[in-house]
Amino acid sequence: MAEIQMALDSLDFDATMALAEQVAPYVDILEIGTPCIKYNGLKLVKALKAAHPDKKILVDLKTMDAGEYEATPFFEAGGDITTVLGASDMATMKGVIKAANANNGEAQIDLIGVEDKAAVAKDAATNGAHIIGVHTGLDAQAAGQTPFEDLKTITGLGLNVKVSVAGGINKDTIQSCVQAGAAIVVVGAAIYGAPSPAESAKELRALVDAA
Ligand SMILES: O=C([C@H](O)CO)[C@H](O)[C@H](O)COP(=O)(O)O
Repeated sequence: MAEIQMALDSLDFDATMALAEQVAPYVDILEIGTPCIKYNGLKLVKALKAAHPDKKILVDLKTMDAGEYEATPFFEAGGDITTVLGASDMATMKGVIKAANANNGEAQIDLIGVEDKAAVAKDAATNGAHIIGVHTGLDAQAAGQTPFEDLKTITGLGLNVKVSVAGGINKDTIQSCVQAGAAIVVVGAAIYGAPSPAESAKELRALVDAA
């Protein structure tokens, strides 16, 4: 069964906690988005985990250097998954993988901006990555890009890792992502931009479970 990850991309601490409360019944992973974690820091990781001990917390650090050093406090604060850029040095990715393993967590390699995504995905999997993230970022989405072809390429490699997909996923595209082999589907704007985030999350849950 595929997991749903809700991307919390507000900067506001209280709004983030309130949105998490609304969508938690319908999602598996609460993601603290990159702008949000930079703005709010470890305090938000601790608060979110305390409020939702039954959910995985993904901290979208998008680490680029000093992998183990940067990721460790976020795992210790209650994060279950942190992200590291596939554009970083393999030593950086290995550092985050080491921090994850030391804390019973998972390291996600984010392929955002990577030219040869298949090569990085294979290398990262060989080095113990837990999740490969196919990701069309918000700025690339604004330029008309989508993650769907890249998702097929990465799941088609048959690597022994979970594949996550992010980038403008909504009710019209979520089932095809699951059918293409995504173990985790990430949704941000389609939930937090909906008139009722809870209703949107509930609808997406039903679609994923039926896919
Ligand atoms: O990871 C994200 C982005 O880089 C900002 O942190 C988003 O959370 C991710 O793209 C999911 O959001 P949507 O694309 O709005 O679904």
